[in-house]
Amino acid sequence: MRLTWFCAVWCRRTDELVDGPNADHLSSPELDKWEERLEDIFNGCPYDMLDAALTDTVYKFPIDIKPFRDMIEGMRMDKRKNRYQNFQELYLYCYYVAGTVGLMSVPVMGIAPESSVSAQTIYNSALYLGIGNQLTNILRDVGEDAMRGRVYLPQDELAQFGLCDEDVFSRKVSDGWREFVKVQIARARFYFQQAEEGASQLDRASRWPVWSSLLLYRKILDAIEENDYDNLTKRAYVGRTRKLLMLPLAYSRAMSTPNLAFQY
Ligand SMILES: CC(C)=CCC/C(C)=C/CC/C(C)=C/CC/C(C)=C/COP(=O)(O)OP(=O)(O)O
Repeated sequence: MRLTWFCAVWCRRTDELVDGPNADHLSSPELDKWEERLEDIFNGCPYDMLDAALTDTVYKFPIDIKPFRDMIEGMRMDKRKNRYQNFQELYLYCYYVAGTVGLMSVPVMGIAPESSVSAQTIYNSALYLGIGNQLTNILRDVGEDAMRGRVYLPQDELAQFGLCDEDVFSRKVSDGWREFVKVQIARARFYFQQAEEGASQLDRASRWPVWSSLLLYRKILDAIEENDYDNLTKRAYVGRTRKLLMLPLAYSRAMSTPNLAFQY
């Protein structure tokens, strides 16, 4: 059943809604229709098989509709906005399109019976993993997004480093750009760090994929560093071997008992 839920959420996100978190190809009426279907799903009236999988999951797990509504709101935001004045605005976007995925996941993944921290802490960690993932995605895709006229970076922070949109569009990796990217990487790492606490409190069966995603997304940040902060002309890439090598480490973190997990 966990699988069907993930099919519902992930297939939607990756195949129908987005190829990367943007809503370029969706019209506002389509998003409104999506929202109607979402309400129907939660009211037990699915429209198709995929909706039915989610209806079934909503019936079996204590899932709140709010993060689903908020995700659609993120798609609306992406349609009307392609600049973010400051991190507060960008954070809101990241919450809508990725933090929500974390919040949707916790009720299905489950919290370990032996967990000693509050549910609030675990939900916050899930939210932060989504934020960290999205910030990393943004940093990886700066060049591609610029080609679509989009800059998912805080404008005020660009300015602090003497940068503006033109620097992004001209794809010139200056020292100022490198310093700017270093700060953005540090911020993404901060959110991953915050996510660790909750990842170790999830139900044992759910921890490995979560730790894998935590470690894997961090490797994308490492890859940006290895490219000497050139995320304008190069796409940071983590090869299959590196991914596979990381799995045992993720497994060992996942299997350590919650309270011991903080000693890593
Ligand atoms: C840590 C705890 C307590 C729970 C885990 C909660 C979870 C599962 C959080 C993960 C949230 C998540 C995976 C958000 C999606 C973020 C994201 C940037 C997805 C990328 O989507 P695409 O843009 O389609 O990916 P690619 O561009 O890499 O193909």
